[in-house]
Amino acid sequence: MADRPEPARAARTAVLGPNQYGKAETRVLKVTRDGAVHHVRDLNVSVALSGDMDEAHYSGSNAHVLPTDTAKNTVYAFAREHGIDSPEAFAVRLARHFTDSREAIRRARVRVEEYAWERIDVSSPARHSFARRGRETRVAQVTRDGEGFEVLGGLTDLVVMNTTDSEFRGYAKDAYTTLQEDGDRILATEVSARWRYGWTGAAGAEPPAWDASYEQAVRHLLTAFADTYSHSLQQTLYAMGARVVEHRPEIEEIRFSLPNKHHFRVDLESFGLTNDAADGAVYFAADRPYGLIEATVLRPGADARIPDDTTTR
Ligand SMILES: O=c1[nH]c(=O)c2[nH]c(=O)[nH]c2[nH]1
Repeated sequence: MADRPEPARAARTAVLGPNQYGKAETRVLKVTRDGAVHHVRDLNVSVALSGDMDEAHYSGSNAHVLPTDTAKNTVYAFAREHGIDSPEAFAVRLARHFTDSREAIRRARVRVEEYAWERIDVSSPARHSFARRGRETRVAQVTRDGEGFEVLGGLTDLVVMNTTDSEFRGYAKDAYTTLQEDGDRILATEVSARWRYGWTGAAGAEPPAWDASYEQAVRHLLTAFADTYSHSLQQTLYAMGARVVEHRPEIEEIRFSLPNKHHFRVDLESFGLTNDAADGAVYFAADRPYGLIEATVLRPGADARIPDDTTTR
């Protein structure tokens, strides 16, 4: 092997900044058999490690570099050895393993997407046949560093619509404003949300029941979307977040990124047709551009820690 030159630190003209590495998008399907009845969990797992990796970049020393291939293998081995109880529990287990197993790894971030399958219950008996449930993708992100765990739950791609009880009026206007006030419009969005759990892995603190917490958080944000008479998507966003924080004590903050999927009433006057919301209108579903409404809703006293770009499109 050729000698590698060791650049002297003082002579460096460029300095390494923040860095991380790992294996992205390891797809793992775990089947659990309960007699003839099967259960599945289908995940996409991305691991990012950081710590004492300066020499890997400066001199090419791989002494501290646990291969990304090993990260992938660990995902598969852990799924087999420990099963997958929930995306959050699986990510906590992996993050703990990477940071505990090697001193050079000081921080591990594990991101998980879960694709949901539901039983095909027309088959009889419904034991091992599943159809992919298309509604939303569940996401989890666990970061472990010297201070403990940070667990984010959430979802993407949850498309929802209210066909009335939504208006947008009384907004600021200037020389460029052409938008007409609308007292009965469609409100549609594709919810992307991340929520942060209060649990940090402190000794003696029981982790939340992750699956139940996820289901209830989704139920609350959907209930608020459906039940809120909307003056704007901003107000609806707050109502959704407030309902989650009020009903789920294990959740400290929730951040939303909500594209306003505009639906405009088509002008049918030239054809002698009216097109009023009140008697069932026809809308043009616009693709781009879209309004993008983003905000965090917090439990009073909580810190806003979910980064801006976690949910941003
Ligand atoms: O709910 C809305 N919020 C806005 O800020 C906005 N702006 C706009 O043009 N339409 C809407 N709708």
